Amino acid sequence: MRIVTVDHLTKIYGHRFNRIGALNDLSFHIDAGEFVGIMGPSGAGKSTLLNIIASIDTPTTGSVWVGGIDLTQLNDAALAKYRREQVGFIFQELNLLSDLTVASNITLPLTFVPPAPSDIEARLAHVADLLDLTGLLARYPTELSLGQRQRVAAARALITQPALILADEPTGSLDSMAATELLSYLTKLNLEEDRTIMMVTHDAFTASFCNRIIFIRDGAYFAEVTRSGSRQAFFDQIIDMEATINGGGKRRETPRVD
Ligand SMILES: Nc1ncnc2c1ncn2[C@@H]1O[C@H](COP(=O)(O)OP(=O)(O)OP(=O)(O)O)[C@@H](O)[C@H]1O
Repeated sequence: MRIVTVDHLTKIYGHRFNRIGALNDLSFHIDAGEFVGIMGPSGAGKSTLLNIIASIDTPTTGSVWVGGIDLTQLNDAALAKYRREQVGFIFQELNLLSDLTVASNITLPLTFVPPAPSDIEARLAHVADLLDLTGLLARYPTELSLGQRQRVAAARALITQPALILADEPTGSLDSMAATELLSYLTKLNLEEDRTIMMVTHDAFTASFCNRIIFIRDGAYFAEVTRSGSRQAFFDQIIDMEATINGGGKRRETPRVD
């Protein structure tokens, strides 16, 4: 089942004499259950794309369908409902509220969904268990490590049981151990909870946890690679494609992913 369709998407910022083309006739789709990475050089349009799918930004032309809904046709109220119920966001800016406990931070999105679901406690227990946060629920964000805070942000993104999770550089500020841990949890969400994940990343190691990578350059579709064997082999494919997209030659040596 198709969950995201990006159809001839174009985004131009600025005015007549200062036009910046961020997306240029970009089309692709994502099926339910995929874990897709979006990669490309700096300025390629990755964040613009994610922001449009998140409905934080709007395209100049083209359309985005999520779960059978054309976002470009929704009014403000419908878009707000879409953001609350259909998508979960894991962005680098965590936006955890320091005055609330971990438990309250995680369940906060449910207070915006009237009527509040009757199974809040069960949902909380489930996502806390999934992300290994059960022992931390009574703490406050300042009492956690960055990796733990990032997992709280992931739990908050999941509590509304969204069909689609959007992640923008979710491991960007983490050290490699915490990054690997978070990526393992995202993989678990994808495989065991059947969540569709779309993740923007610069980092080939992070991307190697996905099952498909779409590369964009200058706002347009460039190529994609799909995982078929080991994560190491997929990582090698990603590094090769990065070399190609950056116009360079082949890599000289293969770093290990583990
Ligand atoms: N609000 C804006 N106003 C004008 N130009 C913008 C705006 N947002 C992004 N751009 C431009 O659009 C292009 C795409 O930006 P975007 O942030 O989507 O790229 P990116 O691939 O996410 O880059 P990076 O990897 O460096 O984060 C860039 O040239 C950028 O300068």
